[in-house]
Amino acid sequence: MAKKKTKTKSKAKTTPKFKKPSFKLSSQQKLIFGSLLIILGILMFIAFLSFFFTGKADQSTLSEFASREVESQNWLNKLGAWISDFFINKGFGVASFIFSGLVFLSGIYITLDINKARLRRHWIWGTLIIIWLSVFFGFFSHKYDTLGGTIGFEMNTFFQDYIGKIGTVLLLIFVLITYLAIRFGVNGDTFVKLFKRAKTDIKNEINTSEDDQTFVVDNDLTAEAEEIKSAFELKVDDTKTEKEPVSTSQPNDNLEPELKVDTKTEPKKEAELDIEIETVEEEVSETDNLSDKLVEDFGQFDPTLELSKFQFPPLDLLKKYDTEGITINQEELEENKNRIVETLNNYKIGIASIKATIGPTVTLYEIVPEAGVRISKIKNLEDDIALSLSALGIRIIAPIPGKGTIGIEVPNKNSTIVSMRSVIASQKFQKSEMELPIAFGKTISNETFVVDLAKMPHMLMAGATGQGKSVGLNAVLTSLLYKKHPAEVKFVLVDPKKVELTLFNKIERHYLAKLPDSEDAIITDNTKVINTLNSLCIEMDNRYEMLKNALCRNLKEYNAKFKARKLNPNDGHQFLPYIVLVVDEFADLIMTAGKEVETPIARLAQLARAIGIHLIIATQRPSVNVITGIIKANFPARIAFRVTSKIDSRTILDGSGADQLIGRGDMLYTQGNDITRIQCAFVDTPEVEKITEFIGAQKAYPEAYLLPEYVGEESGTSLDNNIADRDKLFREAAEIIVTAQQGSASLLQRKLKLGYNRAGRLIDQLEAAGIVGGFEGSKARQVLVPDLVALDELLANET
Ligand SMILES: Nc1ncnc2c1ncn2[C@@H]1O[C@H](COP(=O)(O)OP(=O)(O)OP(=O)(O)O)[C@@H](O)[C@H]1O
Repeated sequence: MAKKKTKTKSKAKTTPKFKKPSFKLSSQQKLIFGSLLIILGILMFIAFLSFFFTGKADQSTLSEFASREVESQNWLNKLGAWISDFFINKGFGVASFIFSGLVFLSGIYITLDINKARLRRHWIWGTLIIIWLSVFFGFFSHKYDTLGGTIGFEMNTFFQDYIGKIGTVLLLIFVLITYLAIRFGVNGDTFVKLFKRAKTDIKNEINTSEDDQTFVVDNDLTAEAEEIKSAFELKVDDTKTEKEPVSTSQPNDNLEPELKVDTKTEPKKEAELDIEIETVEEEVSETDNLSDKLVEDFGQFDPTLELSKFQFPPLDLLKKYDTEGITINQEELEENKNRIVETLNNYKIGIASIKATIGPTVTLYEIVPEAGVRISKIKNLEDDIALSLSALGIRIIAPIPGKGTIGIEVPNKNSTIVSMRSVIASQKFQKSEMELPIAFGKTISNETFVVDLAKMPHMLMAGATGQGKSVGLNAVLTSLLYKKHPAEVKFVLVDPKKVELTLFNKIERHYLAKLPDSEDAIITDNTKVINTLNSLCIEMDNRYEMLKNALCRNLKEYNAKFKARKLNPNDGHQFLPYIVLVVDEFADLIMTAGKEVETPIARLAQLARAIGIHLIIATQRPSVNVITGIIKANFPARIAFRVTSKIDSRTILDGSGADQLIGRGDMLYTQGNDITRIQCAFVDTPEVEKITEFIGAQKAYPEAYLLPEYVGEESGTSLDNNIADRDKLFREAAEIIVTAQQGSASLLQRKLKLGYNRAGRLIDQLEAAGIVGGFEGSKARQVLVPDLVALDELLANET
């Protein structure tokens, strides 16, 4: 118990020392501060090194630090002499070199902005090693010696006064064991094994060799632990050779500390029982241990590392608009209020109170009717109220959900533009922790409206021509470009109109995904759309397979596991970016390709949410033959810009309202029950151009993100062994199958990122070539070629 208490106390003492300062440094400040530390580390090292040559001569000059006449021999003159005297003589002796290393390392970490947690660990362990080494060396020094420094010497005399020399040695050994146990996971067993083996090795060596030989000890420790261990052994050897020549009695001397360590295992066991942490560790699986070690050594996997210098576009690329910001026109408000009250009074509807909320394009008048007034009566008067207010786009919400009031939305005479800049700059967007945050615009109460595409999980967008669909799509893409690194999200863009999304060509190698053999990443040809959609289905199946193997339920969990290095890339695991499929002009696609497009879209919409594929589909014509029941059922998030008829509004929103919008980005958003009126943020083509240019000018991946290959069903091949007709991946496939000794199409699908059809054809061709056996039902086919050499021979003989 007492032990525990002291332990917790010492922890409490150490933690505040290494607490991070709360202020944040800018990248320039990091560079300046980091390089200062690097230089300081180097200077300390030079001064310390010089101390061993010039330290004695400089002793006399130390007291005259301020005098300019007195010169020091130290390579860094007086400052060097003073620092090295302070650290080595008065401080920790030779162990002070570690200080210079730690300062240097801190500089590197700060300059390159690397994981600070590791740096903290280096400092904690480094300081402990320094103290241990100074006490260790202090043990051998008889005066204030440079080996252990004053601190090392004083601590030694302190210990020796109370527990004697033997006690001090045992204490040092105990601290060393504790260090090895905590830092490298060494346990009692390892020590017993280690010394037993060492013992037998020594015995063997004594028997076989006549000469002095240092003993080599095998063990299961990690390389780092081995280094430390061997350093320890060398010291034992050094002392041994100093004292007397090696004889048969020598190893026996060495065995003494071993025996001491053996007996020491008893108190150690007690400690284990006290804490019981060891038992918990044993329950953790091997991969967890390995991944923890990997994370400790290398930090979490960072998907952004390949483009670590990537810079997000600055806000300045987006334009400020003059007509931004709401101006309240008191007269207009009064006028509208009076008219509403008057009109309703004409129909004998009394009003208890009225309140106005001013938005960027519309003002919401919230009315509390007098008791006994039926809501349907007000709703029926919609057109009459609109007429008397002589304004377009009046929408009556009766009642406003959750409020018990009736809302009348009246367009402002002077609508204001909601700039993309203002929504991107908003705290709500900047601080959002969403997976795929989209800043759509501002609500009627002038709040920035941010939603998570990953939660939607798919979105349908409709609106008559010229009402703001393309601007809406650009707003979605811009939001993601401002928030997501190229490693985290990829776009598949389908643009039958050929002009709307072409600007995004510039970021092909950063953000776009495409089919392996296609030239352009942006798909404008309807037949290619079918291939791409099917390819996305294959990607979806592959991802599900990977998630299944990793025992994860969704992409977020999978990626978190991968980042924690719990999934082995050699097993086909990789960091999976989100994929956002954007289809502009869906009606056109459905008209030309019909079922061929509808089926994969419906499949993706039904299943792709968990594996991070999200669809955004926009259409001018929201008629029922375009937005079919099956598609509608799987697109819970809908956006309606102004449409021309109530029927269209019903198709998209399952209710009227979209026909009463005023256009120019005025839109309704629903993700289930509630409908929210939003003024879509405006982002103009030149702004998008600037953003894509900014990103496009930066270092990119070698090519766009490749989707799995899809070959249409109809292009099947015969089973004959015609070499000329073979798939171009035939050889690669053969090598994979022979190396894995497993004749399965799904293996090829995974390794070569192929569709099922092509993988199946490859298997057929491999069968025809005699590389795999015949079809065996659910079992994988037999592989008839034992190794790659035999495969080379077989293929060479064919030609
Ligand atoms: N959020 C907005 N704020 C202000 N004006 C807008 C907004 N959205 C669109 N507009 C105006 O409406 C015009 C047409 O918008 P957009 O090109 O997005 O329409 P569209 O629905 O895509 O048309 P089409 O289907 O013919 O391509 C824009 O040029 C712009 O002037």
